[in-house]
Amino acid sequence: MGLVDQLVNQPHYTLVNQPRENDILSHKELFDSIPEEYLSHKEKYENAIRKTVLYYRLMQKYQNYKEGSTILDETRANYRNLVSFAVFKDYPPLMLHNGMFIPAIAGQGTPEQQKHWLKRAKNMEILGTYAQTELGHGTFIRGLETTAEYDPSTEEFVLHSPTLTSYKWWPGGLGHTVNYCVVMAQLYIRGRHHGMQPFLVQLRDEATHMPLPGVKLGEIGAKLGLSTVNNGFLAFEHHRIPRDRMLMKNAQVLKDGTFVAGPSSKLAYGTMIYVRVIIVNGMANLMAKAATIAVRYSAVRRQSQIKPSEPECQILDYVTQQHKLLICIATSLAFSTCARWLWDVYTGVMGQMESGNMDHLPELHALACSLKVVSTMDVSGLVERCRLACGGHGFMHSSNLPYTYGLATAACTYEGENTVLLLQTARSLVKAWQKGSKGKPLSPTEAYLMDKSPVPKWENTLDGIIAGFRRVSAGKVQDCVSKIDKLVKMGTSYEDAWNQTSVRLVAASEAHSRAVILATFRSEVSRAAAALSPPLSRVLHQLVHLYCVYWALERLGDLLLYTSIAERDVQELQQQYEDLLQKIRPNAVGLVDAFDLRDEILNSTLGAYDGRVYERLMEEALKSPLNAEPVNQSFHQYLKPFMHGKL
Ligand SMILES: CC/C=C\C/C=C\C/C=C\CCCC(=O)SCCNC(=O)CCNC(=O)[C@H](O)C(C)(C)COP(=O)(O)OP(=O)(O)OC[C@H]1O[C@@H](n2cnc3c(N)ncnc32)[C@H](O)[C@@H]1OP(=O)(O)O
Ligand SMILES: Cc1cc2nc3c(=O)[nH]c(=O)nc-3n(C[C@H](O)[C@H](O)[C@H](O)COP(=O)(O)OP(=O)(O)OC[C@H]3O[C@@H](n4cnc5c(N)ncnc54)[C@H](O)[C@@H]3O)c2cc1C
Repeated sequence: MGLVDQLVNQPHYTLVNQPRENDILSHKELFDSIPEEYLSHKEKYENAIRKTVLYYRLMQKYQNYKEGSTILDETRANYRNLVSFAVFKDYPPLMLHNGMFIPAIAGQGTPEQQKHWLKRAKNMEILGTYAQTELGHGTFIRGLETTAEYDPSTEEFVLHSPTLTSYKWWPGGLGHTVNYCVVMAQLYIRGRHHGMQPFLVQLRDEATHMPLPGVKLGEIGAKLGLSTVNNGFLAFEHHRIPRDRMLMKNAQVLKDGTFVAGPSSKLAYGTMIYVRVIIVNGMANLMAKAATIAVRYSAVRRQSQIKPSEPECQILDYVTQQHKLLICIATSLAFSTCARWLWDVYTGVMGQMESGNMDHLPELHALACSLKVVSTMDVSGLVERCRLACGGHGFMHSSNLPYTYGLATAACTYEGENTVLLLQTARSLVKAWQKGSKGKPLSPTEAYLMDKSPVPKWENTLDGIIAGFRRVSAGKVQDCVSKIDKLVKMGTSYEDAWNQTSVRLVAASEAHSRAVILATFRSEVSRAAAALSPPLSRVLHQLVHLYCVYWALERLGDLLLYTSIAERDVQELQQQYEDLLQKIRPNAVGLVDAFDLRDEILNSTLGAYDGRVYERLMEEALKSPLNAEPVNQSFHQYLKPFMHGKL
């Protein structure tokens, strides 16, 4: 869905809070009578499953979400994720079924495997997840210990978990929900290792749901958030599966045990790239949700006076509040724009790879890593900022900001821990630098690294800021390369030199990501704005401007080091920023309304369209089970004897 749709006219929804007949959200049975935070761990899970079943049936009905629909359709996935916010405050137990199980089969399976398994998975006759991480290894997947040994005599793979640390640990839905999963395991044939490969494994009996013999399963326990995702553990005891259960689109094992390597061993990592790309859009959605809640609340909430003679003002009129929140609106738009752009890059590269051209895979990998990191890092920080901006009421679960923070911060770790992914992008940048220094051409998003022109005079314009960020990134990459070279010349191994430079490498990688995001946001909005009314186009440009100036001010130290920015420019930038806050303030509520998130999706006492914040807070408070009786039994059992000195 494009930026224009995001802002003015999403086809899936009527405008804010006008419920439709025959709308999935008109099904009241999808909603909780007791807020889920009051349920026990077990009740939360059981309730989530009850809603899941209903929810997916309704999705099939309203979206024709069945065989024939494509899971890799970004718009459809976006719609599903948004609607699911109304039903699940945390993510649903089948999140991984759609998010990774189906994409793994689609990306790793042969046409025959896809025909058979995708049909069953999309019809939800089987439910699955993606089991890669183990108790002992998440990041370093070459260190995974689960083995899949091929037995040519029976044409089977024998899956085995040799140690405690080899237990699969974390997969969503694995605990008690799914009956199949894609397992990433080390392939061995006649004692020879052939790398990590994907296997489609049945875990539970399709009729009784009992774990199959040789399969140990359970749930990993309570977590900071995502409490209904049912993350689980899994171990195999010499569990046999037929040969055709290895997903063999890339590498293959023939009946006689011959291993046929794929075009690149990294193709087995393909599902991770897909999810990293999708996450950027997911973060834009979470940001839109938190910004809507906090901005609407800030328009309702009145606290203190700006001038003693005046009534208490809307807290949104405090410039400090605008500073906290307007960047959140801009950030959601920046990431939805970049997500759309990244999706186009992704589908383009996938298309090229179908015809055997792998040239752009490294650039896609570097981009997916860096955008996943910056979107999750910024959004988790800004969601927390929205929560704090709502004062005490933001601390309530009923505001839905704590849950939203849990969803955002989890993404800093899953699908590749953020530091680790920044180091992947850094690896690409250092290689690009070395390549460019030898006069070789670079990929489009890294080509600016080789700009050897003298540092130009600083300009306080969008072009100037974007050029400045590129200078920062190039300068930091150059520093890293110099430090590594120096250490290596002194006799340090390349790997140790890399580790000793890694704080700088992470910073260089982040700077590069920021340069890409600023440039993409700016150019994509300019492109889209041509089709918009002048007032809408003006507001959008103000948001782009705000975003660029905000990040310039956040990264002043870097700009001072690597560009010609001077004190006077900084003062002017600060003034530009404050002027933009003032200009955008009157449109703040309109802008979050344009995210078009219905009340059910916001699921928040503070963010509802009608602004009845206090009434909703009281209504929700009264749902607390403690309010069901005027005197709790603990008074008689403990407090009374305690106060009378009898306890
Ligand atoms: C908001 C949410 C919305 C939607 C999401 C929906 C559902 C999902 C939600 C949550 C589920 C979360 C599920 C998970 O977490 S699944 C587990 C994910 N695990 C990871 O991401 C592990 C992270 N680790 C790695 O990716 C790798 O191990 C590594 C860090 C990249 C290192 O691998 P290694 O084999 O050791 O590689 P290197 O030696 O460092 O590099 C070798 C070479 O390969 C290149 N490379 C690495 N990865 C890829 C890739 N994916 N594709 C292409 N190329 C890759 C790397 O750049 C290097 O290249 P050189 O040319 O430099 O040699
Ligand atoms: C909510 C949630 C859901 C998840 N769902 C799934 C799922 O469905 N399926 C699945 O398979 N997995 C899943 N995971 C696992 C997830 O992918 C891993 O947790 C993640 O990849 C990080 O790995 P780790 O936990 O081993 O962290 P570690 O790698 O142990 O990281 C710990 C610290 O070590 C640092 N570190 C590690 N390696 C390096 C390095 N090379 N250089 C510098 N620093 C390093 C990290 O930066 C970090 O600070 C999930 C995790 C979470 C939190």
